[in-house]
Amino acid sequence: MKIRILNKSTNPLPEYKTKGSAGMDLLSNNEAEIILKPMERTLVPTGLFVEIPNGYEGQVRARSGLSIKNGITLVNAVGTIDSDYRGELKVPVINLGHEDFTIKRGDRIAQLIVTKYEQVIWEDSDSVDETDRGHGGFGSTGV
Ligand SMILES: O=c1ccn([C@H]2C[C@H](O)[C@@H](COP(=O)(O)OP(=O)(O)OP(=O)(O)O)O2)c(=O)[nH]1
Ligand SMILES: [Mg+2]
Repeated sequence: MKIRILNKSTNPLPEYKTKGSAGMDLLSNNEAEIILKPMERTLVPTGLFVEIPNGYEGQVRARSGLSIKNGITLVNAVGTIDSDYRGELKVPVINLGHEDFTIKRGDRIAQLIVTKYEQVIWEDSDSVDETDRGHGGFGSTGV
């Protein structure tokens, strides 16, 4: 998969850290330090441009360590990177913690998962088939 990296010296090729890792860490590429106050949000640049193959998507997800230690998570919950997107990968982060959080170039701010997906073809219909669950949802099976 093709990738263009703006700052290879501080932000090398994203890598799977272990044999079984699903995600590769995304490093921030902001020139100036970002200080994110509690409940503030910002768009963190990564300096990465990718060519995701047809039939695959990128998912930008939070890092669990940052979320629990610092309250840093993604404003959009999970970012969707379309295979035809050619802009810079960016990470919309929010500080849900109680302390200021500093983001410096090269910090591991989120992770990228590249995975397969299917596009569906709609069949416009007056009804949908019946199942045991039917309309039950939102806790219908108990707590
Ligand atoms: O966390 C994210 C989410 C999205 N994107 C880029 C890649 C994606 O392909 C594009 C559009 O994302 P999305 O469809 O989620 O945003 P939108 O608000 O619907 O924008 P658009 O109208 O451009 O589709 O923005 C990122 O860089 N980071
Ligand atoms: Mg969109």
